[in-house]
Amino acid sequence: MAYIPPVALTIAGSDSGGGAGIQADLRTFSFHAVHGTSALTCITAQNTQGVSRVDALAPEAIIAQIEAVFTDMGVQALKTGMLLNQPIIEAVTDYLKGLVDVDCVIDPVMVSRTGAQLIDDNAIAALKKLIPLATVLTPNRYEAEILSGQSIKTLEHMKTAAQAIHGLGAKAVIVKGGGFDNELRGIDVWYDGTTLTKLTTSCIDTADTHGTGCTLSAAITANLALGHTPFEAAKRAKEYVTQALNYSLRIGTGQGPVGHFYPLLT
Ligand SMILES: Nc1ncnc2c1ncn2[C@@H]1O[C@H](COP(=O)(O)OP(=O)(O)O)[C@@H](O)[C@H]1O
Ligand SMILES: Cc1ncc(COP(=O)(O)OP(=O)(O)O)c(N)n1
Repeated sequence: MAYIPPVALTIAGSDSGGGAGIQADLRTFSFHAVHGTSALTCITAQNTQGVSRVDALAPEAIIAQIEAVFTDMGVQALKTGMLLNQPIIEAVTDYLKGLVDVDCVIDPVMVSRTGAQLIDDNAIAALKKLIPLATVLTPNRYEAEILSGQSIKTLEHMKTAAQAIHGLGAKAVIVKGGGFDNELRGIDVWYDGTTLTKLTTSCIDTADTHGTGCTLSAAITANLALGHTPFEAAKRAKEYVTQALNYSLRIGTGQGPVGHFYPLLT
């Protein structure tokens, strides 16, 4: 019997170490039984310790990949990850503006947990023009500081930052708390213009957190493709990343990746 699966697209970079980027996104889509498609933006030489080199693809090559997917398949939801530079961000923004009925999760990837800068300095202004297309925008603590122009040290700061960033035009914003080293680690703040609330799961005591941000945004995308509302998709994604962190993988000498297929890891 022919099965028609939901389809999701990730527009993101490659992580040679397999923990973040397009590799994490496609594993997350697969876990949710969503067919994963991809448009590669750049190639990072990366492992659990950091990023040693980045090579960008030409904007035309990226748009060709997106177009190949959209002209042939019905895509219910997409996410953007590492977009790297201004020409890539502008080309992707122009393409996404023309889409109808596709939920867009924008992960404004700028800095990795290992401290690697993942976007050119002059690309941040361009990224702000992509934000109004977001069904859900998922900045981490440091990205939220850049986008809101305020320092974030407390839960109250996370809330005011989420409200300020919502003003940039996203339908909903999640300020993620994984970058804290206190009880806020693992608490996220959701704001959609009406509801301001915490997304709380248990805090997992592990250093192997590589790829959590990519995994969360990909899981939101998969759940949107499955037909859930943005808030329900965010809650389910938060549960998923927490389980994957619970079974994170001790690989490499730095921060290992999360266990995307945790039910198999017993
Ligand atoms: N130690 C942890 N325990 C529970 N949840 C965590 C932990 N670290 C990160 N998370 C969750 O992982 C997701 C990604 O957040 P974060 O790590 O801040 O993003 P990024 O990888 O983009 O820096 C968020 O839902 C966050 O709450
Ligand atoms: C290719 C690539 N894309 C995105 C990231 C950032 O990943 P993230 O999930 O935010 O996790 P950390 O890198 O902070 O662990 C990346 N590193 N590489």
